[in-house]
Amino acid sequence: MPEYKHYAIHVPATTANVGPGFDVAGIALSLSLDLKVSIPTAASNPQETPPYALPIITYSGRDSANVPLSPYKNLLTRVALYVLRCHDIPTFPTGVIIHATNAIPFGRGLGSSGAAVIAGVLLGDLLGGLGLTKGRLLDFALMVERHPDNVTAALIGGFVGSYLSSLSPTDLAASSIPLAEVLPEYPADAGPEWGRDPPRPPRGIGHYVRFGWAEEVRAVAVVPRFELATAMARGVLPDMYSRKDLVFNLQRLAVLTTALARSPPDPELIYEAMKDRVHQPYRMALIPGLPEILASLTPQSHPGLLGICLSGAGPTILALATGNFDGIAAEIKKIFGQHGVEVDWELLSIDERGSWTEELSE
Ligand SMILES: Nc1ncnc2c1ncn2[C@@H]1O[C@H](COP(=O)(O)OP(=O)(O)O)[C@@H](O)[C@H]1O
Ligand SMILES: N[C@@H](CCOP(=O)(O)O)C(=O)O
Repeated sequence: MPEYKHYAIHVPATTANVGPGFDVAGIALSLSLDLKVSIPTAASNPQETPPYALPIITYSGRDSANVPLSPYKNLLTRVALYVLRCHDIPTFPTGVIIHATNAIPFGRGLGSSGAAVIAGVLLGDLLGGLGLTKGRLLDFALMVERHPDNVTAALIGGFVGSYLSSLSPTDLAASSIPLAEVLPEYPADAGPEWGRDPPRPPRGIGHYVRFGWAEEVRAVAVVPRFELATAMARGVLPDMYSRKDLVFNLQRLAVLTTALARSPPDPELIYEAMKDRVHQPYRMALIPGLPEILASLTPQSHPGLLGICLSGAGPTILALATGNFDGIAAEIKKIFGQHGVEVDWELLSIDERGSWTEELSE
């Protein structure tokens, strides 16, 4: 009978963009994806001992019914295997047991895939005993999820701004390798030799800074009961923008990053600074009720409201507020209802801690 060492990996949900900060700004929120990982001790079940056993994966919590549980199909373990193979470790240690408890709704704009990617990178780091730095963990995450806003905020915690480096032509080519080569679709009978030599991430792909946050600011997340895949919501965006629209967003983002740190926060300033012309206008057609919601809730109509935007690629609406949370959520729910969209809502706080791994005593 193997003896195990037990670990936990905690990763928060995130809201990306925060209005004008498309692919730049993200906030870690108080909903999480938590893994319990049990690894047989080398003494009780050395890796060499046959038969080799693939990880066993189970899930509980939100949206977990249809997650693939094969380690070659599941996003967490595929990312972990990518990290292991980049360190010349061809496969998972034998006999690992992983239980995921998920509170982050899938495909709603609250960073479930970003959280899964970070959890997978931390899982690879744990299983390989790699001791990767935060910067290197981020490199691996960015090879999988190419926009930095969700994964950086999930890893670091708090309100974060990030950019991708101007890489050398060689590194740029390495970091632009199609996702299918980074995370291949493993055949059902994939052995340790299959896909052994994946493309390694260049170093220093992503850089970030944490902004301040006024502690009285909370997040009302109104979550429609339908999924919108981020890939689809990115597909409707144009390749080119006018200088006017670009300047509109840059001006607002510059103000927003400091305005959200000031206590007491200034609702007039923040409300205008959370407007966007880069992604929200193009996503209106995918989210019934979005134009009315963005236009009709203001700090005057709903005292306590600071600003309102699409959370990530949507369809969740994010309202930052210091009070009147029920009133704000009720109004958004009412407008969604007029468009036949059912919703749930949650009052969330900023998660300052980000992601971490701990050893459990039992
Ligand atoms: N904990 C998880 N485990 C496995 N796969 C996950 C997990 N979380 C998210 N995913 C995958 O990511 C998809 C959602 O990604 P995406 O469309 O980017 O939406 P989101 O806005 O929630 O990140 C899910 O449908 C699922 O395939
Ligand atoms: N900047 C991205 C953010 C996507 O966030 P998600 O939580 O919807 O995955 C975008 O707007 O496409």
